[in-house]
Amino acid sequence: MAIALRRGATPCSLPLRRLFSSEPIPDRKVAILGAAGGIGQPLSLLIKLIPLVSHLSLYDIAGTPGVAADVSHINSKAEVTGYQSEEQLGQALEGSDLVIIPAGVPRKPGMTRDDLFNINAGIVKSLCTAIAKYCPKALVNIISNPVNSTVPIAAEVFKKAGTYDEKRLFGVTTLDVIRAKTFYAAKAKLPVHEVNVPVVGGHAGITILPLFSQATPGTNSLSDEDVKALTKRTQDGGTEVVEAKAGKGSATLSMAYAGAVFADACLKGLNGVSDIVECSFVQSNVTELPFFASKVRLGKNGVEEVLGLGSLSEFEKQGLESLKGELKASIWKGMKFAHEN
Ligand SMILES: NC(=O)c1ccc[n+]([C@@H]2O[C@H](COP(=O)([O-])OP(=O)(O)OC[C@H]3O[C@@H](n4cnc5c(N)ncnc54)[C@H](O)[C@@H]3O)[C@@H](O)[C@H]2O)c1
Ligand SMILES: O=C(O)C[C@H](O)C(=O)O
Repeated sequence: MAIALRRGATPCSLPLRRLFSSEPIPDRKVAILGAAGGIGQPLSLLIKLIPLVSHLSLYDIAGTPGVAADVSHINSKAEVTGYQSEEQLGQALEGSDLVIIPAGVPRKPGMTRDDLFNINAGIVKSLCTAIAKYCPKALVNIISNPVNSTVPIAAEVFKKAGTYDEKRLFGVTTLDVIRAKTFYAAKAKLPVHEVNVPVVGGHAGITILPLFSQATPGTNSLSDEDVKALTKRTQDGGTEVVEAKAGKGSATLSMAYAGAVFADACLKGLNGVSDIVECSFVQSNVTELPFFASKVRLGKNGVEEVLGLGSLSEFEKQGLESLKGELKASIWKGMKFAHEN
């Protein structure tokens, strides 16, 4: 069984290509930490459907056995194992090629992502400490908010443990790209599956900077006001869902889809498929900030190349300057936490 995650990038395209190559498809273990949560459950389902995954390891502090039993009945390739207690975390992680972290509390109406810092910073720190011990070579995809701080926390934890490799650590910003594509396609009346929009910066409010001037296919049908409105809607997309859920959490289904798209891209890169490019929040020299989201070429070691910003409109140049202060503060807050705790 195959799931089409994106046009032109169906997971079944790789096995077909491999049919004509002498190289076998490698076994890949993917671990999901926070697997029984609002994101974790649909993400576990979608990752189970990716034919590149041979072992799906599900970990949560509560509710894992039910999710693991349920997902394991799906007749796709990946073997499923579930782990619940902290003593089993090592087993959950050992041998993982890719670890995805959606563990942590979500927002309620009126909260910012930074309001989650006090709880989620400690969760990410302890999970990354275990990753450094049990699967230091794994690619790590961080979903837990505030991503602008949790990724720097992870980097500092790995540095302290002596396992840091900047090529292997990713903040998942794919949902911003997915939203930008959806909103742009609707406004410009373009087929959504043909649309691409890079989103750079970070993953909170004005730090999310969609580059509609680089959207493909291009269009002449959008006014400056339209672009401003599309930018604002993309930046506020998470809040739109939080408010619609009215106290029952934040985006889970669209996030699970985004997480699966990004995980699939990481696995393809690991397997040596060429020209896999996604936006992600990574260690970066693109600006003066130590972490920044931009297009990244994925390869056998994770990040193969962090791509530059390309040419920006005046509006985007202003957006870039405006986001730097907040993004810098969030990055430093994460680093400071990791040093002091
Ligand atoms: N990066 C993004 O674009 C994006 C999008 C949506 C949500 N998020 C973030 O993802 C996180 C999770 O959201 P959700 O809606 O799934 O929340 P949720 O509360 O439904 O699920 C979180 C899960 O994490 C588990 N958990 C808590 N501490 C843990 C630990 N130490 N080890 C393992 N598991 C642990 C909980 O038991 C729970 O099952 C939130 O921080 C949210 O803000 C990020
Ligand atoms: O908005 C949130 O709190 C969750 C997530 O970051 C999102 O963008 O949907």
